[in-house]
Amino acid sequence: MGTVAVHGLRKSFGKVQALDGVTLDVPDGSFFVVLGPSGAGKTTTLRAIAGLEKLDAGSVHLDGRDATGDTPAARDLAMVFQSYALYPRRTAYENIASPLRARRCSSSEIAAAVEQMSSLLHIERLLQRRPAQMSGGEMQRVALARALVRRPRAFLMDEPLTNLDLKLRVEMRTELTRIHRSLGGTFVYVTNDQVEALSMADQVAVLKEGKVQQVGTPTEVYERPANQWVAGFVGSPSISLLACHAEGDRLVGAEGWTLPRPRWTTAEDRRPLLLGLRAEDLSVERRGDASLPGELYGLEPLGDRTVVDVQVGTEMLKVKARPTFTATPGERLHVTVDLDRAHLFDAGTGLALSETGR
Ligand SMILES: Nc1ncnc2c1ncn2[C@@H]1O[C@H](COP(=O)(O)OP(=O)(O)OP(=O)(O)O)[C@@H](O)[C@H]1O
Repeated sequence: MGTVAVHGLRKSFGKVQALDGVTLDVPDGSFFVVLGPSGAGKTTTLRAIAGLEKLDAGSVHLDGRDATGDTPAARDLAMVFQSYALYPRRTAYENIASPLRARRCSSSEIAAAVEQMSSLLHIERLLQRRPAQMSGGEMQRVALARALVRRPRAFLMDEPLTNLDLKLRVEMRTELTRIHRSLGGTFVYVTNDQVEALSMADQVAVLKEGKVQQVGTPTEVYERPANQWVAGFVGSPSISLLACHAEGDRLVGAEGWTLPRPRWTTAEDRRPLLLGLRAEDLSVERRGDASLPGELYGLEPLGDRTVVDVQVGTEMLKVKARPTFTATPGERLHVTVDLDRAHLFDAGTGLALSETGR
């Protein structure tokens, strides 16, 4: 078993409210990612689960049992940090073996466990090296092996891939998903990288200023963001947001454009709204019934695609186009909108409008 549940966590540091009522339910065996910008309270949440933070309020339940007052050791959780925290004078083998030695496991048990983990993480050839003789990526693998060898109740990981270069990070994302699948433990993984979150998680909790904004599968969080902030934080390039309101069967933009009103929206006429459009749901190359007039502001060629910045009045739209797309700044363009994939938010509260009938 390895369920982790936190309820109503509150923690302030002086005037900073780091956690403002955080409630999360991590199912047994899941890869649960806590995603948020710097300062959102991710590390504090993880430290609270681990028993390293004295809370102002709230509770931590492990496997259904109240563990709020338990010492970190009694919780049986393993933590992996972005700094590898390996013993510098010990070999990789000794580093990985250290939690088992502390438990007084026999030498043959230790040898078998280290062999299994080093084969899982492809680090067999590193076992006799000390940290100074390894690259950052290799040290991170050893640190992971040391956490995984213990078979704790759950693994808590605090941005473990941050210090790796981009290529290694992408490789380790796939590795971690594979390791999770083959070991089957509960992973609580903290990151500010939305691509990491969307690519690895079973469930994502999006955190902002100590408050949970949304919990859901990566698809739910991306396709049905609970509010304007989540829509803007998840997805690259960022979702474009245009001020508008509904009027009969049209959506009318503050910048004068109109579009057919999406079938699925129940918004009453004249209520101030924001229309959220993702770059991949817009096109400057197809002409359709629903389109917005604008002019080219700039192009960002990204190799496999070009992001086209189109100015609509004073607002900016980001549109994904073929890598060969070209146009000159100031050129008039029509942006075709896939309204079935658009999002509407209340401009006052930022909350997504209900989408009955979508
Ligand atoms: N020991 C501390 N003393 C004072 N303030 C703290 C302390 N720990 C955290 N904070 C503050 O609490 C807030 C949440 O911090 P936390 O480290 O949990 O955020 P985070 O989401 O993990 O950010 P990052 O991605 O930058 O690590 C921040 O404003 C931070 O400055």
